Amino acid sequence: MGMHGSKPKKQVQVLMLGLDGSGKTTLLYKLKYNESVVTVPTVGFNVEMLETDRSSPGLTVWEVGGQRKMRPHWKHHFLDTAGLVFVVDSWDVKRLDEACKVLHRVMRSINIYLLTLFRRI
Ligand SMILES: Nc1nc2c(ncn2[C@@H]2O[C@H](COP(=O)(O)OP(=O)(O)OP(=O)(O)O)[C@@H](O)[C@H]2O)c(=O)[nH]1
Ligand SMILES: [Mg+2]
Repeated sequence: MGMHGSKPKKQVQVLMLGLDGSGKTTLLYKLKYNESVVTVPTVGFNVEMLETDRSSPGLTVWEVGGQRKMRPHWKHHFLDTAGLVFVVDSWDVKRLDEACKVLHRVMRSINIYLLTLFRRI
């Protein structure tokens, strides 16, 4: 009776943050579809579930817009988050200082695993 092994997989929430234009949406859809997509600045958020192998929990990745007016919304995603990916455009040297300050502010508010990604090759 019932379907063995059909138990829903555990999902872990991952939050993807960074300055506007740092490359979050691009990375999210690259991870999801392995495709480079044309993006527009994210107003609100994008959320995608990523496939993982059977023994690992699934990853639900939330990308929240990075424009200044969007940043006050970031905190609404902190509670359920297991890990943070903070994306930095390493070519945008003029904004590295701003990225650093914004990351510090986030890390003062949450205590989670952090992965900082410097994008652009
Ligand atoms: N050369 C290069 N361009 C990139 C890369 N990642 C993103 N871009 C470009 O940078 C621009 C902004 O990318 P998005 O992914 O929309 O940035 P975002 O962080 O989601 O921005 P917000 O949603 O406003 O916070 C787009 O024109 C992308 O094509 C990269 O790795 N290399
Ligand atoms: Mg975006």
